Amino acid sequence: MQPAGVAAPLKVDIRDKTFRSAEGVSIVALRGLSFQVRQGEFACLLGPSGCGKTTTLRILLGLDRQFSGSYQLPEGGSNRVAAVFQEPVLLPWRTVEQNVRLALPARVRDRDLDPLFDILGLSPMRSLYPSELSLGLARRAALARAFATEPAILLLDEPFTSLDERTAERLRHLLMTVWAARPTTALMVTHNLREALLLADRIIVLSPRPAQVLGIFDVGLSRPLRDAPALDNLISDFHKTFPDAV
Ligand SMILES: Nc1ncnc2c1ncn2[C@@H]1O[C@H](COP(=O)(O)OP(=O)(O)OP(=O)(O)O)[C@@H](O)[C@H]1O
Repeated sequence: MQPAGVAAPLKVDIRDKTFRSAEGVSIVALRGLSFQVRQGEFACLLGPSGCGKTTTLRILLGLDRQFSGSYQLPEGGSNRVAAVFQEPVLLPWRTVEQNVRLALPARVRDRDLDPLFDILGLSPMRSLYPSELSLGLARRAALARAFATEPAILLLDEPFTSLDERTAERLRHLLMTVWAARPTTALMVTHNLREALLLADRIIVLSPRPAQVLGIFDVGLSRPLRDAPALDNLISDFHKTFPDAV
C-alpha cells in the first residue's frame, strides 16, 4: 500500500524466465531479477548482448506471460504503458500524424499535438507517409506516438541502434528535450554505456545471462553538465565501480 500522494514506482521481481526449444533445450534468460524505477525517473537497463534485456521488456509489456515472479506498473496516464522499439513499427498506409493519433484513446484523439510535433522537429512531416521518412525521422515519429499517449511508463528498447552516430546523438538530445517537457517514468534498454550515462538518472547494471542486477549506478550529475569530458569521467567512475560490467 502506498502512502497517499506518493506515486507507485515500477517494481520488478522476476524469479525465473526460461525458454524451452522444441528439442527440449532450456535457456535460462532471467533468474532473480529484481529492481525498481521511481516515479518520474529515467532509468537504463544496461547489460551485455543476450543477457535478457529485451525479454524483461517483453514481460513488462505483457507480451510474455510464461515466467515466474511478479511486476507492478506505475499507475496513471491515459495509457499505462507505451513502448519504443528498435523498429519504429508505423502503419505504412497512415501519415505520421495519423499514426500518432491512432495510438490515443478515442476520447482524446483530437488532442492538440502541435507542441509535441514542434519539440521533436516533426511539424513539417505530419502529413508524410512512413515510406517517405528516413530511419531517424521514423524513430522520431515513434517517440511522438509514445509521448502523445502520456503513459504512466515508457519502455524503450535500444531505440537508437542502426542509426549513424550523428543522427543517434541528435535523437538522444530530442528524447531528453521531450522527456524534460513531459516527465515520464522511463526504462530504456541499452548496451551502450555512454548513451546510458548521457540519458539516465540511474543505471541498473545487469550481469551476463541469466540477467541479475549487479548494482545501481547513480549518475548524479545534472544533464546540462554531461558534456564530453564529464561523460569520460563518468565512464571511468563507472568502470571503477563495475570493473566486470559492459
Ligand atoms: N523466443 C526465444 N526462444 C529461445 N531463446 C530465446 C528467445 N528469446 C530470447 N531467447 C534467448 O534468451 C536470451 C536473452 O535474450 P534477449 O533478447 O532478452 O537479450 P538482450 O539482452 O535483449 O540481447 P541484445 O542486447 O543482444 O538485444 C538470449 O540467450 C536469447 O537467445
